[in-house]
Amino acid sequence: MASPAAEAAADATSVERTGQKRHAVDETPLRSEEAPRESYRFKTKKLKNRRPDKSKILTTTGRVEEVLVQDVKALFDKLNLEHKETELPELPAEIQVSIQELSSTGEGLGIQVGSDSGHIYTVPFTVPGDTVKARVFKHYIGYKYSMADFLEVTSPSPDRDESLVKCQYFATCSGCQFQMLPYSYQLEHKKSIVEKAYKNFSGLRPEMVPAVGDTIGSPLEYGYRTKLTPHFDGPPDSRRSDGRNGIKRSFNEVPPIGFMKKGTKVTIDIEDCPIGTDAVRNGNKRERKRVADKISKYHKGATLLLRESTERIPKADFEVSKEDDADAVIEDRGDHIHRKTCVTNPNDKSTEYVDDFKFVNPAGAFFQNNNSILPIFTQYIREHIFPSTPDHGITNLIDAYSGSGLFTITLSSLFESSLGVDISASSILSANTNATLNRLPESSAYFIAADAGQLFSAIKAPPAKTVVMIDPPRKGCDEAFIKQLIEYKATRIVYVSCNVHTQARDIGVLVDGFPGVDGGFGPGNGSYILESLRGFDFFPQTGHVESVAVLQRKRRVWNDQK
Ligand SMILES: C[S@@+](CC[C@H](N)C(=O)[O-])C[C@H]1O[C@@H](n2cnc3c(N)ncnc32)[C@H](O)[C@@H]1O
Repeated sequence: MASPAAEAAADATSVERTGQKRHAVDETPLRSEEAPRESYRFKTKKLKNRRPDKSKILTTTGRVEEVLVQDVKALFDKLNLEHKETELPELPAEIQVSIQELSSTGEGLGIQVGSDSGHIYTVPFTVPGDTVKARVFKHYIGYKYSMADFLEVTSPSPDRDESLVKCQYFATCSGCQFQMLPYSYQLEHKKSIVEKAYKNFSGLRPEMVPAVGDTIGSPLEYGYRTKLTPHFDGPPDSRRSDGRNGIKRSFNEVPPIGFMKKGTKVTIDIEDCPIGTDAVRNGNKRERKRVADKISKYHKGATLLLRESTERIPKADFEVSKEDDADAVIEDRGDHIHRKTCVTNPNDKSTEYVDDFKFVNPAGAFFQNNNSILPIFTQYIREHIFPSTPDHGITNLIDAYSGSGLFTITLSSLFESSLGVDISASSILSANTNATLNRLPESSAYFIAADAGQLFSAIKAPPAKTVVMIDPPRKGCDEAFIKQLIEYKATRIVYVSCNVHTQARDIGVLVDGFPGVDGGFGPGNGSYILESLRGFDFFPQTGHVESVAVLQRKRRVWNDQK
């Protein structure tokens, strides 16, 4: 789920207005029911480098505040606004906002009705075309925008459809942003996120970026999340009394167990979350009851794990046992049954099927969270892993950032040899188990625990016959990795990302080049062409998009792939 800690922006020049008095520092008074907001500070210097500074190579961080500032600037230019900071309302202020755009961070961006301040307001849970009442809580005068809480819709956009909302906590909980939007609208918006990411963060000339493909949707728009992690905070004062001073605080009542209230660090009680799978939702009920029954034993806050696990049983062998766990969800899958349960101990195993591939991992370990889209997603990768020319000669796969082997294993049959690499030794342990479960001998799928940045010096596979898959964490690749990847000269690269902004940054370097390597840095000087780009919606109802970029090494120039 999107962390509310990443939901907002700030800068060192932010100014609070209380009457005519200005403060050079953030002195937002706490709202009575809330803990302090996140410290939204970030380095002004970085923001001033709006175009990636290629002398530093990878400057974009991909954080929400960086992304938001670009969207605000674009809207400011589009509306041809003239900024008048003297016209800004005193805080806190309830104002009417006319929403103009949806930002890549999921908030609506709008202007105050009846004001000519030329200032932009970010309001969550809104749609372009809405007019809403919002409470402004923070000005970022230097960036010409302010943040506001959503209060109510005054006049709805024709695109808003409240009948689509399936969760009673929507517009309070920080998890989902788009339940009021038709799914086709969400997918279109996610395509625009990919487009804007490459415009704002790749540094590439527009002609170097192919038309972004339509976003591939999730077969399940609700009930798709195979993992949720609700939490509860400790008893009042528990932070100051961790037991070391002999005082153990206890709960007087069951605390709220759930997710953060949007824009705050306050946990709200969430009885049920409809984006979870049925097994996960059953697990949530059971865990909430377990915590409530044993609340006297807790002295601190905790995070609960809810991870779906699937048992595949041939239909002929399946018989509902009288003692069967009432929480189990039974799905008819043709010649077999899927019996789905919820695992709550992070060290217990959870099993997942992607088509007929089987993956067994510790329940607390990373695995993609939307099983329904994985067959489509892995098929797309299979269809794009090779160039369209039949004589490509590619026989080897390197799956950097392999985790427990999702791509190595689902692609392995296409290659003579596949190598998965991950920095986490426990993921590699699982990857080896998964290779065995899928009957892949070491000669066809091999895994090593290593830092991807150190990988290529040890690789023997001939680069002209090798495709490299990349699926790094949100922060993207680091410079050591990108430099080595370029020097290695793999013939093709498929880059999967859960943060399209850092992906755009990294691909900008693969296409425009790395200073001092090969043809050096300059527009189009790099050794790769960005062949295709497309978003996948792993997280319907939220502002997130996963993207897949495919790069092909240029045939010309280096003459070095022998
Ligand atoms: C987004 S996950 C992708 C995992 C896998 N591709 C999947 O889909 O299940 C990113 C993975 O990168 C790994 N990782 C992070 N930093 C790394 C590094 N420097 N070198 C190698 N792997 C790294 C993490 O352990 C994690 O498994």
